Amino acid sequence: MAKTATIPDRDALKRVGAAVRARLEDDPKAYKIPTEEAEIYAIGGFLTAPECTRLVTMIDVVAKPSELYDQAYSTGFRTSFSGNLDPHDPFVAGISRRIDDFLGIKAECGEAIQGQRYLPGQEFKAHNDWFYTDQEYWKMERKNGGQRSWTAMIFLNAVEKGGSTHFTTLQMNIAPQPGVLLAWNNADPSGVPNEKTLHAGTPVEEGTKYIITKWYRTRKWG
Ligand SMILES: O=C(O)CCC(=O)C(=O)O
Ligand SMILES: [Fe+2]
Repeated sequence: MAKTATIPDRDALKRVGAAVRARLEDDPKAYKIPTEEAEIYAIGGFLTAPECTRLVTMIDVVAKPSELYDQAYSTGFRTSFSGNLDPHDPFVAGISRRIDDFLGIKAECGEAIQGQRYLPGQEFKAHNDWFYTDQEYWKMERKNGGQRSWTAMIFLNAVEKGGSTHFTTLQMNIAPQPGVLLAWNNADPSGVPNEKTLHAGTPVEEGTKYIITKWYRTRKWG
């Protein structure tokens, strides 16, 4: 894309980036992963052990082969099982609100929480969570709330071997630890989608990995 091309939702990405940054910098529990290339924060003990266990059970109920915007399950790019948790379930709604509150993003911008399960050999290859606005799917996503701003992801269990979240360009690996929330800005401070947020769910080697993810849009989702 030419440098002069308009970047969809850039002002909003810049604004929400700054607001969330200020909030997290002010939160003594939020730990900023040391890199200048992206804004990634971790917070331990975001969910309790019983909350994690309850979510794991819920994921087992909804999990189906994961879908992607532009690739079928059969391509092997994302081989986990996943499904959206019922936003009307009071327990799920409570967790969702806590994530909104932690980031300080309007609830209406948040997508439904997605649960994901990876068995041995399953993975989510390196990708960006932000949308490629030159792709066909963008026509729909543009009206569905627009570009993704922040991602919040929570590990629900420890994995015997493998299954870390790997920021491939930044060469940072985060091993699953139950209750730990990871949040990152998918854009840079100027509001441009950040290529350096490229990340993968590396293959689980032993055990099962469960996570929940909540992606935020710049505008009202849906
Ligand atoms: O499984 C992981 O560690 C990464 C998941 C992920 O990239 C996502 O949910 O967008
Ligand atoms: Fe992702």
